[in-house]
Amino acid sequence: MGRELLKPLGFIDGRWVPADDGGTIAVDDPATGETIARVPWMGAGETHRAIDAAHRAGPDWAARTAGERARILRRWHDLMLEEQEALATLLTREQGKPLREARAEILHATAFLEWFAEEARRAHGEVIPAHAADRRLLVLRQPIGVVGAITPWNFPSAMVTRKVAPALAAGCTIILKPAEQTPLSALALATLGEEAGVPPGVFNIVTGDAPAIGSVLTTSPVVRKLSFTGSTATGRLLMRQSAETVKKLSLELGGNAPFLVFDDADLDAAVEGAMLSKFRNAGQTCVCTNRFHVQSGIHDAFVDRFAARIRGLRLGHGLDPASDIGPLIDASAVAKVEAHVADALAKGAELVVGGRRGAFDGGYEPTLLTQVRADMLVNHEETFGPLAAVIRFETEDQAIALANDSIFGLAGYLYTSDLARAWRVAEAIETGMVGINTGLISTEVAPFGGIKQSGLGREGGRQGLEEYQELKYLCIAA
Ligand SMILES: NC(=O)c1ccc[n+]([C@@H]2O[C@H](COP(=O)([O-])OP(=O)(O)OC[C@H]3O[C@@H](n4cnc5c(N)ncnc54)[C@H](O)[C@@H]3O)[C@@H](O)[C@H]2O)c1
Ligand SMILES: O=C[C@H](O)CS(=O)(=O)O
Repeated sequence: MGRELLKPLGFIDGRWVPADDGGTIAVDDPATGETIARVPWMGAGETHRAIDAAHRAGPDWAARTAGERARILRRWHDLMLEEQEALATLLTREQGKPLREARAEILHATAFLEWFAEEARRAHGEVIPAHAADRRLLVLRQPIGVVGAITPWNFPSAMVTRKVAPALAAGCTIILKPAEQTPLSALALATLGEEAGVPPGVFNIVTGDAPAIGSVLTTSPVVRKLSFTGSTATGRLLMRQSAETVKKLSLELGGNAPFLVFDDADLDAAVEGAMLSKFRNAGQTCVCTNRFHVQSGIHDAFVDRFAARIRGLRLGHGLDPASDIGPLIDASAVAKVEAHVADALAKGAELVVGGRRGAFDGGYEPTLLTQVRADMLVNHEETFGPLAAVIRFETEDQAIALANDSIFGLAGYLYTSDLARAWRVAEAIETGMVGINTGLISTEVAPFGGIKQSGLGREGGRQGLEEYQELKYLCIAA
């Protein structure tokens, strides 16, 4: 059945609606600048109505059995699989990533629906051995209630289901504000969720004025939880705005991943891992390596192999099957990569590959710098682009110190054939996640998240459901 998945409207209380004042904002293809659609420019009024709808829908949704909620999530998963090619194409058009990466993201997004449909039915509480013979102690796990969610543009489908699936599985209702650059994937998900049986008011989408919408979501006492994925700067702001109503927070924020290659590493595996962890989504993922720390003995061989692989990458439109690297999301993203390259070269780095804009708007060639030093911007700021910066090190202790010299702590990677070293370094790195001899770590079955200024809480895994639950302790006089 040819479903219409391109829905240029907000979704509030089960109805597809325009902005109150009819205002709209363009959604553009980042590779061509062509406008794909216009979505509502909504603000405070629409957000209050969405919160009210979620609040009204909450009790009935929470009262459903976990099995009933699971079956709807499972149906939603199946509908996404039916439409995976259309969803992937829409995602590439609005976000720019190569179609094969968009297909992978759609599968990753459906996996969260399947995983939390399963987890919903295992949200067990506890019976505690009592402190007195005439007492019986229980711990219940109950849904938090109304959730506000705000998601980024780099994974416009998976970042949505990574929040919506556990929230609904737990019995919560949710108001989502997707990134203004990439709202269409979220709206398409809502279309399929509606068909899957998600009741009106359980899942709402408000598009448009981020500060206005965010201000209502963070200050409304009805919203008991805020789940945010995006930059650390925005995360700090939302955290401050949420303080007055003491909201439970999930914050998936910025990263600055170190990638350590020791002399005893498998060179081919390290280069493969480096390609995966650096150039996925043109380097626009929070877990992308931001700085490569390579031990002296393997440094030159690693750089030569890495450079050869990077030179083989094709830059182009995401819908072109020959493209390995798509455009960056906008001009400011390109400017940031350029600033990091210029700063590094001015401070003595060496350009090995790339170093210039691509042949089309929004493109930046995959780039490799060596002789990078700790005082360069690329070492302590998140580049969020296809720039690989290599820093040489001598000793294991030096590598750990370099890796931990950051306010961020999301992901880190290390390559070694020494198991004892793998344990030592993995335990010493200050990140929430570590890839050991692999450059690809994201999965729905494990807790994803960071420490330090990379965030609070975890998404995915068993822990991902607990982020949407409150514990209630019952003390019963027996
Ligand atoms: N840790 C993770 O899982 C993860 C995943 C993806 C992206 N990120 C991070 O996100 C950043 C890139 O995404 P981005 O550029 O969209 O981040 P961003 O913070 O600019 O925007 C993220 C979301 O926040 C909204 N937003 C921005 N200002 C707001 C405000 N004042 N009030 C309410 N909402 C507001 C945006 O509209 C968007 O929906 C990078 O730092 C990346 O590391 C982290
Ligand atoms: O940007 C980071 C997201 O979490 C995407 S993924 O989980 O690494 O695919």
